[in-house]
Amino acid sequence: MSQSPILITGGAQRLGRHCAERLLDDGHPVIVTYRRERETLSGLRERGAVTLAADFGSEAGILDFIARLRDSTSSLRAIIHNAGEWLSDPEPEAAGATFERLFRVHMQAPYLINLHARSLLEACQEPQRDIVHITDSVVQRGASGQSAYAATKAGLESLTRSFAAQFAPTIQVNAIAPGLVMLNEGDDGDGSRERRVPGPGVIYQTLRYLLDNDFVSGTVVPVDGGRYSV
Ligand SMILES: NC(=O)C1=CN([C@@H]2O[C@H](COP(=O)(O)OP(=O)(O)OC[C@H]3O[C@@H](n4cnc5c(N)ncnc54)[C@H](OP(=O)(O)O)[C@@H]3O)[C@@H](O)[C@H]2O)C=CC1
Ligand SMILES: Nc1nc2c(c(=O)[nH]1)N=C([C@H](O)[C@@H](O)CO)CN2
Repeated sequence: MSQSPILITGGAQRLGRHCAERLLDDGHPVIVTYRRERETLSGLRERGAVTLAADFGSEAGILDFIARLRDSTSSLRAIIHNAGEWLSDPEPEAAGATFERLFRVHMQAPYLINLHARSLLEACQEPQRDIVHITDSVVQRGASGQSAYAATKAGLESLTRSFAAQFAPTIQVNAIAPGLVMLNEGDDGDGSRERRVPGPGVIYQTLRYLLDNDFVSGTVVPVDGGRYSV
């Protein structure tokens, strides 16, 4: 039986790319989305990954991607909503545009893709189908200066629970809530020495656990070293 592909949004770099490479290592067909062409995509294509351009900055962009996704596959084993932006709250004059931008990528895109691609997951002939939302451990405590980011990630966390109930029992829906796992260029974390920044492997370990367990749905798994979840 041929395997259905796993879709990862924002798979051209960092966490998404790491998970895409690891899923290919584990023998899964993979579809990744990207906004701009780059060298890493060539490497993924050489390994057989399908790459689809997608800009979730507008409803039209999301729906355009969904149409091309449905043209590219007749089923899906899983959808990993990894795409996201880490934006600080700007000056009030620009705050509306920032909030809308984060709402689109963190909430509207997962919402519309899940609803429109449900039939692709249902068409999967494998015993398990999964949706995984990548949220953020910051949801538990809020984020001074990144309130729009935290609020839209909280919305994605809520969508996890709603879709888990709505899609049961044929599709499992869970979230992974990372703490700081990969630094950005020029970002030294909070400067404290004891704060370990583990890299993307801890996220793939958690994704692997969810994909391999057919009795887990509606959960949010914090991956933050216990920093904010205990
Ligand atoms: N890094 C960390 O320590 C943490 C990460 N997370 C979450 O984990 C996920 C991955 O993190 P990380 O790898 O650092 O993320 P990145 O900042 O590298 O962004 C991931 C991808 O999201 C895509 N993306 C962003 N906005 C849009 C959009 N409007 N439409 C389509 N694609 C978009 C980008 O695609 P492209 O590059 O092609 O433009 C990018 O490659 C994110 O959701 C993030 O919020 C949560 C907590 C901590
Ligand atoms: N889309 C992104 N989301 C987040 C990032 C990132 O780099 N891209 N980084 C974090 C870190 O936890 C933050 O502390 C700064 O690196 C949160 N979300």
